[in-house]
Amino acid sequence: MKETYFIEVAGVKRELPIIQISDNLSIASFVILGDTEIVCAAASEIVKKLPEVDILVTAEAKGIPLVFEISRLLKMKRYIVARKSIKPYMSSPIVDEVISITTQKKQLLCLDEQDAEYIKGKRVAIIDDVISTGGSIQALERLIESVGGIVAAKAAILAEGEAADREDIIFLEHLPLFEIK
Ligand SMILES: Nc1ncnc2[nH]cnc12
Repeated sequence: MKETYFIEVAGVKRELPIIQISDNLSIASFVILGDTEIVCAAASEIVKKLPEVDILVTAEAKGIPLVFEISRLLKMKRYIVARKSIKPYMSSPIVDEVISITTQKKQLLCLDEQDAEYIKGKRVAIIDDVISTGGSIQALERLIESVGGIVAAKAAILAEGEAADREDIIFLEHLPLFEIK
């Protein structure tokens, strides 16, 4: 039988499949894409915890519905998505790199020049679905600071593994990692 992990976030219960991602590690897979109920419930809880910021930034793809809903609740007219590849529409993209825990591969994080210009001098909240190793948040932070943004908050629905001990992030619930011995 497939192993699962039960979680309750902002009053919404989900049964997550436990997926092996390497020889010695499994994760409880938390996918908010398509899950309007959990995105909306979590976004309104995160909004209560956020300091005042001028713009929200996420990395594609799983954080996008969350950042949309948070920006809507905060009556912000836009948010910024760092893309995972350089797109043809991007002029002078600003690029950083990250190793993803789920894919175990090197990924790019790219900001369009116009988005970079918008971020300059602004207070930024980095938003993601899950903060795990922190690699992707760290790369986003570098990217934002390299274009003159001030990272005022880092927020996610879940903090996975040791991320739950961090005091510099805002999150709603803890998700364990499952070591395979
Ligand atoms: N447990 C998890 N589920 C989905 N995406 C993740 N990214 C990092 N940890 C994850």
